[in-house]
Amino acid sequence: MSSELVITNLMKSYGAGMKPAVNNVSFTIEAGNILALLGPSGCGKTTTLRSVAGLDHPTGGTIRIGGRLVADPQNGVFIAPQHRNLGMVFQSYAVWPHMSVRENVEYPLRNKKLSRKDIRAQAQEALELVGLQEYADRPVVALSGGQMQRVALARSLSYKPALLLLDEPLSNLDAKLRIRLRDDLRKIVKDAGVTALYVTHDQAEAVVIGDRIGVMKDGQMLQHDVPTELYNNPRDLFVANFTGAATVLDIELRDLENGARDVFVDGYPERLMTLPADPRAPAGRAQMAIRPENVKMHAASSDTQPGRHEARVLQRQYLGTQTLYTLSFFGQNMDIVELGTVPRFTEGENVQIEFPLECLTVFTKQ
Ligand SMILES: Nc1ncnc2c1ncn2[C@@H]1O[C@H](COP(=O)(O)OP(=O)(O)OP(=O)(O)O)[C@@H](O)[C@H]1O
Repeated sequence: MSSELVITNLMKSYGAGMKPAVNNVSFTIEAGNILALLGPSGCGKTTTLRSVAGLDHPTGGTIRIGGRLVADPQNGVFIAPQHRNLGMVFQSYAVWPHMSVRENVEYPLRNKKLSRKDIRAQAQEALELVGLQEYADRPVVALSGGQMQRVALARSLSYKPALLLLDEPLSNLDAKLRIRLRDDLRKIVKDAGVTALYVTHDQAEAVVIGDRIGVMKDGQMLQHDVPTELYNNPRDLFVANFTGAATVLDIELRDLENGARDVFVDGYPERLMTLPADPRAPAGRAQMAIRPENVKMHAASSDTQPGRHEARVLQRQYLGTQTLYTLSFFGQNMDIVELGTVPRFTEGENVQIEFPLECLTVFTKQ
């Protein structure tokens, strides 16, 4: 039975005078959903996961799994990890090397009050879920790293936990396998219908695996949203940069009478565009984030159409199916990516660029 996870105002300090590793974090994972916790090293992802697991004692806030309070330090509540009904998969291949694949998966079931037949059946079901039924009787050490992680996953799912916790489970695998396994992993977790918390510092992994993504920095949750919202409407520059490539331009916003704002890019004499009113971006110094795929490039022309601006190609990187350009736009560098197998522009060439309004995100200067 999968369960909802509700975390409210979670705090974890490792000592007096130290910055809290987790600072007032709240989020909910609805039953059967996957939340990817994403952030750079040291931002508090693992501490959050370990607090849910019961491996760390939080110093404040509450954690509820399926409605049951498992941690509430203010009121002295702390349920031990083995009584939280959790599945866990970590970076290291936590398999027992002297056992077969099936024995590994059956192992946690032996502590439950189940008949031999039921243990077999539940282990078999978990092995089928991860696609390892044909490997059941092999020694686990004869498997590849990716297969071992499947065994670890099958073992965690075999007893149908309320919640599955995964801490960078793919990071010991080589890049190609990691990409293949992240799709499989999402499918397996969704097929199992289990609620999952997935910790990663890899943006692509978070997008592929998470129904929602929580971006953390310095112990805090900056934004918690579905992947498309995070990518298209990041709440601040850190989120914009961490969820994908972005060019950041320094700009000035000038008020117009109707509440709209004119945008001036530093070093560019003309008005770049007019933006509709947006309470997140008051007049004054600001920054604008632009995704590289959202800028349109056109050949240089003597008559500049409205909305097009002069720029120069500094660098071109041809990647087969797409080309990455770095442009100079009035002294500020800008990255643009164009799909297509034949690059349209060369280094040193003058071009015109166009910014679709709906693809811009503006932030007050930080
Ligand atoms: N046992 C500990 N004692 C003291 N400080 C700790 C301990 N564990 C973690 N920290 C600190 O807490 C902060 C958060 O660490 P945490 O491991 O949760 O980050 P993370 O985002 O998971 O990073 P990584 O991806 O590197 O594992 C860091 O500043 C870390 O140094």
